[in-house]
Amino acid sequence: MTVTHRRYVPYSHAHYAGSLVDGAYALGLFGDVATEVCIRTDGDEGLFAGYSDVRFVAPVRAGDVVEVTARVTRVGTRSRTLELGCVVVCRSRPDRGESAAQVCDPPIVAVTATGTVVVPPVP
Ligand SMILES: C[C@H](N)CC(=O)SCCNC(=O)CCNC(=O)[C@H](O)C(C)(C)COP(=O)(O)OP(=O)(O)OC[C@H]1O[C@@H](n2cnc3c(N)ncnc32)[C@H](O)[C@@H]1OP(=O)(O)O
Repeated sequence: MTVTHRRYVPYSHAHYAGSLVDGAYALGLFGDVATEVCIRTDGDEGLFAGYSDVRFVAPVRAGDVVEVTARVTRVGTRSRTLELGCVVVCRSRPDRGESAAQVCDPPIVAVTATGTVVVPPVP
């Protein structure tokens, strides 16, 4: 089971020099995509129990279009382990003009993680 979300990163989320967004932004997106995984697999939004690994490989910037993916790699009794990824698929080109932007081909791997969600027991 794999779920993918796409999101434009608004300029209101720029937090650091170079219009970088904070690392927690990607974790929020992981929570949303993991929620859809839980809905599809277990009919419940589930709860994030923890991350065993998070890597910030490249910056995410305001003006990016990001694709966030969650793939179920292990199914326990109530826990489900997810492989998570956030890649940048479009990026602004301010050097070419205020609103110029381009498709990133190939996409830029920005954040990877392994996480565990927990769903309620089957009644
Ligand atoms: C995806 C969400 N919709 C979006 C979010 O981000 S939710 C926001 C952040 N998360 C929370 O606020 C959750 C707060 N935590 C809790 O409510 C609880 O700790 C929990 C529900 C996550 C777990 O509590 P509990 O039900 O008492 O757990 P257990 O009975 O001990 O274990 C059940 C299974 O879960 C595995 N597990 C528990 N904790 C962890 C952990 N930190 N890391 C990895 N796995 C964990 C445990 O091994 C059990 O697995 P199996 O059922 O045997 O497969």
